[in-house]
Amino acid sequence: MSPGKQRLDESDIRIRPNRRGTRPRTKQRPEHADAITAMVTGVDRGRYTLLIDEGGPDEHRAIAMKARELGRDRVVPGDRVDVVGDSSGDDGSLSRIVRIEERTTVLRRSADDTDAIERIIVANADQLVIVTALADPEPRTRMIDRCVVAGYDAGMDVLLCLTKADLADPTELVAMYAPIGVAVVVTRRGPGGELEALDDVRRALAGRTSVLVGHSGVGKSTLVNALVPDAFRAVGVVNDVTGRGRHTSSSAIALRMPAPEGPADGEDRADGAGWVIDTPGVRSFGLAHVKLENLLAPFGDLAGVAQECPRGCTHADDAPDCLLDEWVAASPDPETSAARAARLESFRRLLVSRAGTIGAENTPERDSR
Ligand SMILES: Nc1nc2c(ncn2[C@@H]2O[C@H](COP(=O)(O)OP(=O)(O)OP(=O)(O)O)[C@@H](O)[C@H]2O)c(=O)[nH]1
Ligand SMILES: [Zn+2]
Repeated sequence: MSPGKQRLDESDIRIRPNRRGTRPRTKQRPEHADAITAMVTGVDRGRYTLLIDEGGPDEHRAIAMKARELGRDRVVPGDRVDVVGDSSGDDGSLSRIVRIEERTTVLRRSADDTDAIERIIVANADQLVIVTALADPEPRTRMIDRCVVAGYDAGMDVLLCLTKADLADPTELVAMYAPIGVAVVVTRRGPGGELEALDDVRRALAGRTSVLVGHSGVGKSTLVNALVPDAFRAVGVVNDVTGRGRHTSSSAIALRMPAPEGPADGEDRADGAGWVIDTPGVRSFGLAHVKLENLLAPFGDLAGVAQECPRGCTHADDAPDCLLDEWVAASPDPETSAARAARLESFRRLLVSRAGTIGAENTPERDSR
């Protein structure tokens, strides 16, 4: 488990079990012994949409409210929760969320004008998908970098999804992110108007819970609609006139993507279906507390070297005696030297993007590309 997954958050305080023993909490709360587990797929004005018995014979949706005992703890899409009460999903039924299960990951958005603290917006996602158009709107690499940092800090894999390759060549951006270990998929609109290379995206999402982020206009809705047919209809956010789905709610929403045909990418994925969590209007992520080691972790080669750095080394460009510079200088041949320099430069770019730029996305930015 990466350090990012262990970080406490506002609700950990309540769900930390075993204060009074080693038995699971359910047993200590007989009044909730009948609680059932559900996944939170959406949140709207204090009402939570749940999926109960996912993949089972009794799978259905239900609506819930938060039990008072949870206080101000936030419940977000992706959360696994225990519910009591009427979870039949019948018209007018309402159940109560009484517990939030421990989260494997959390994604936060940064503090902003309306809110002084970093809020959790999605729980339990294992992959962050940064949707970026290659043109119209122009890619903003600083925003991409910040998203990469947020994903790595949260202990997620990062996938860069470059859209609109019919409008601009992806080569440069692909080359820019390859040294960082970010997987890249590229989509485009074909002559017939339909999206191409969707299977690559499906394979990259299969069997995982992926949270999609991206600026307005990059083609995120187009992508989600193509990946998850009828998805927005299932959660009731379809434009009555066009019949086309689009994200209107102010919070994230979890959509289930059908399993792609053919084998899934990577290792053991028993179930090729995936969860796609769409986030609306997330402008920046909470990067205020990103730990250096979380950022280093995905850079295995650098992390090994940096361990030997002087105590308190920031590993930044201007850090005195940072061994990462020596590591590049000590390359056995020019090819290795170029590769190491690219890695180090990329890592330092992320370091910089982490620092002191909260809310920077709200103002026009100068691109570092
Ligand atoms: N040329 C081209 N246009 C695309 C592609 N994908 C989406 N678009 C167009 O880009 C525009 C924006 O797409 P949306 O899917 O609405 O973008 P979005 O990211 O969801 O934007 P918001 O809904 O504002 O958050 C639409 O006019 C799409 O038709 C693509 O691959 N190529
Ligand atoms: Zn160093």
